[in-house]
Amino acid sequence: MRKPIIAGNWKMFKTIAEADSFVQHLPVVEQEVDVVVCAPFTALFSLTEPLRAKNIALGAQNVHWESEGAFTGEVSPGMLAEIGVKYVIIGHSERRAYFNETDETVNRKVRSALDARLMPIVCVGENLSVREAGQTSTIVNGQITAALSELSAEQLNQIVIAYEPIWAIGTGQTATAEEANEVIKAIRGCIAEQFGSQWAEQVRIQYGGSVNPQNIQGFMSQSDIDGALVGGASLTPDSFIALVKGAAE
Ligand SMILES: O=C(CO)COP(=O)(O)O
Repeated sequence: MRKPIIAGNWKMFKTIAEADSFVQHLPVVEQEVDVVVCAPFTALFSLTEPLRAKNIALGAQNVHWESEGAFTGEVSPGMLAEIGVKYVIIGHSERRAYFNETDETVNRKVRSALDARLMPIVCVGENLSVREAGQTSTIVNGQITAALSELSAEQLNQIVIAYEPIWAIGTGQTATAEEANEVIKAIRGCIAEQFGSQWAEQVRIQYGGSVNPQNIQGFMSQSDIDGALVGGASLTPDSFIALVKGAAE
């Protein structure tokens, strides 16, 4: 039985004051769902204690693969772990599109994050032309194989995967729950080929892309979807609380 996981990806939104106010409006989260807030770097430290009090895990949105060094502007896995970060988004399509993230850097980041005991939320997804060419699973499974390269099967327990079709992000256009489930099933099949089906069955895989309180239950009712990675609808407390409730039902 895989425990549902709802993660908010705030992207480049919220000052420290706005982040603190958001958390004050949240109730204590029940145990049956893992809830994560992935905040901008500047707000992380001040959120550690308030989120802990609400039973919500702290997440970052990026990390470097080296533990230290002359890498101006970067933050290491150990630096995140030190301030109480538990999860880190790696390979989001916005980073792949605008910041030169590649399958290779995703894999390096995943391995370093795991070494620092962070849990990577590894993002994969296809663009519209790939979808229209019927190549979705080929592309997505290629991203998965690269991201998980050189990992041990045991390390899969420390990883969350987020399937986010690029054309569904911030557009209000979602994959249907059935379409998303099909791609996620194929991802699980790909992991099974690499690591064995008993391990693949344990990996939690989220859907992301225009998830909101109205459509969350449709995704959660699918056989292989274990949660959601949510952008826009994670930015207000009411909507975020509704998403968590939707995932628990
Ligand atoms: O990119 C996303 C989460 O990482 C999805 O964003 P939206 O929920 O705003 O479509």
